[in-house]
Amino acid sequence: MTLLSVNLNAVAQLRNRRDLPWPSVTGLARVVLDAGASGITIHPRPDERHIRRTDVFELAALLRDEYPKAEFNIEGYPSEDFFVLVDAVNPQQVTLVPDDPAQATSDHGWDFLRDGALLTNVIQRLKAKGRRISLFCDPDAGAEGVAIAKATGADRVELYTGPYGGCYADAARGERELALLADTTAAARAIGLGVNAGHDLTLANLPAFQAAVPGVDEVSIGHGITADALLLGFAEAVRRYRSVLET
Ligand SMILES: CC(=O)[C@@H](O)[C@H](O)COP(=O)(O)O
Ligand SMILES: NCC(=O)COP(=O)(O)O
Repeated sequence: MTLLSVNLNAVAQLRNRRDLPWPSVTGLARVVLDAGASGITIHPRPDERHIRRTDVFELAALLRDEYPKAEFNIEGYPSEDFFVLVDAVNPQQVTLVPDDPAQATSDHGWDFLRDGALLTNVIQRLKAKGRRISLFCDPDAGAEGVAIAKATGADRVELYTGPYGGCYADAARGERELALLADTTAAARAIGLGVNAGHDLTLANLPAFQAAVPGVDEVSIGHGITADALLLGFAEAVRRYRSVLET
């Protein structure tokens, strides 16, 4: 079964339109966890355009005190500020993403050949407290890419599904993206790496992904599920995503 971690960046971005505390990031974390999500993902960015430092601490306290079985997944570039934040709240999973601070959203995985040594150092430091480390990974990383990812000490890769998500109007290209994702997943699993996936997954494209890419441990979904929640409410949206992931 593939677990669902709900990314709350979009909720925080909506809240930040005003200097007011709603929609509440922790309030909606409760709603999605009560509806069966297995965890919460955030990707705090240095400009705090959505998730703020204060959100990170409030979510950490909520999960620790009220949902001790839920997974807290923090994504980001391994800067000194990121290390300090991660050390302060100690999430169960850290997903390292090669974004520069000005980037609008994540749009590529790590260049494992170039960044292997950097990642090895960073992962040694981050794993000290027993956290799971996942590395954002291009869909075409293949056996060569995931072998380097494994050698860095990472526990999992997170497949970047943005190119697949962008194929909503081009079924043939979507099939090609799914084949790449399936090959890289199989290569990762063959060497004992876990596999997560995320970016631009939606209720519409998740069933084909789930059918074509077996062996994914967890998906993190934010933008699409928030869009669906505007129509359905977050609890119903979580239930519908979960029912796809449980097939
Ligand atoms: C790594 C990944 O794919 C997501 O975390 C994505 O980066 C979300 O970030 P934004 O919400 O800032 O677009
Ligand atoms: N890691 C991907 C993620 O957390 C959510 O990405 P998106 O669904 O907001 O594109």
